[in-house]
Amino acid sequence: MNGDFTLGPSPAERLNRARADMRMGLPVLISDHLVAAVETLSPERLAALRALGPLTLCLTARRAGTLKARVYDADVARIRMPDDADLLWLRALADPADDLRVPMKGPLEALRGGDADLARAGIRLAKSAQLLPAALMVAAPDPAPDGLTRVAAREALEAADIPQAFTPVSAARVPMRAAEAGRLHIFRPDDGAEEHYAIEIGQRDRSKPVLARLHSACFTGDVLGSLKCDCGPQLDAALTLMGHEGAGILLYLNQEGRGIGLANKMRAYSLQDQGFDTVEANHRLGFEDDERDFRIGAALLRKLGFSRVRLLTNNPAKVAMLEANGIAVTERVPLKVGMSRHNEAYLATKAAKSGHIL
Ligand SMILES: Nc1nc2c(ncn2[C@@H]2O[C@H](COP(=O)(O)OP(=O)(O)OP(=O)(O)O)[C@@H](O)[C@H]2O)c(=O)[nH]1
Ligand SMILES: [Zn+2]
Repeated sequence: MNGDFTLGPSPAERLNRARADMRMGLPVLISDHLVAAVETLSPERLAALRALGPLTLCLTARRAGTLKARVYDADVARIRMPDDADLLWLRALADPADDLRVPMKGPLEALRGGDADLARAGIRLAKSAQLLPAALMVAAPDPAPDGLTRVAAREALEAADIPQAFTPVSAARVPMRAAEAGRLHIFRPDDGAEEHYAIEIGQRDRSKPVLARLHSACFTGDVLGSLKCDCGPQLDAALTLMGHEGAGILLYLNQEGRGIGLANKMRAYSLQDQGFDTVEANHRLGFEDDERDFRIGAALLRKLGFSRVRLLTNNPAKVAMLEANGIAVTERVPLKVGMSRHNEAYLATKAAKSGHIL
């Protein structure tokens, strides 16, 4: 820990506070601007922000593309909020739920020039709070209001580039149907974000690469047995294979919905019911196809003392990511289970658009 922050919050801790504030609907101070997430903004707070000056709505270029708004800053768009626009206007721009029913949301006046990093940082924070990636921004008065969390735009943007450090918190034996010799380890990131789990099976044999799986949380597939994806059967099959082999390591990464969170994943599912595929649905919401931080898996494997793995996956991006982060993947072991008529199109889209091997 940096000595300057022995008692007060470090930049990483302030960022985590800012995420929590955004989820509550509180604006945060990013450099010299007040920024609030559209999804959680109340009418009262909107009125208070409006009293401070002209308001700017920050969206991702993905969302702006669907709305046919001009994008002057590559990945983000800044849109002037008209004086007569209300919370419903903001929400309709942030949330694609009613796009098909109300296709024309304009005219939208896109802003150019000035510092786009503020908008970028606001969106980054909203995403990391697993909210819709849309933020409302206004220049802060001087002096800035008391009690708000303050972060620098640069800190919010650079946070994504800093690999997280994890502390092992606790571990215990958990005998499972698939393998009686199971042990569950809990890891907590030092910046207070989501915990991740490792399920270790059997006795380690360090002479050969371990059978490993990086599993991303899927409440619908893992717990409910949803037929829309193949996650549940993949989880069961991975543990069963490790049980048969007598050894293995399964990381259960809390990156629900490829990192967009369960609420946004259900928004994506609604869009899929309107006819969009899994990738298009993410884009219409303003996300990339995959928002997961793949470095976490490598960091946890290293922490557990594994440096060579035989990776159970159909996703070559996972292999490349582990290799790039210092874990040798000696073999890719395909994991093709759980296909059904409900997920046929989903799996075909992942093969066509996300590089998965069918
Ligand atoms: N955003 C979004 N996430 C989804 C959808 N369906 C499943 N997921 C999430 O996708 C993640 C699983 O990712 P997959 O792409 O199936 O698998 P992978 O982990 O990349 O690759 P494999 O190792 O081959 O399974 C989980 O976090 C699921 O919650 C969807 O339609 N939209
Ligand atoms: Zn799933």
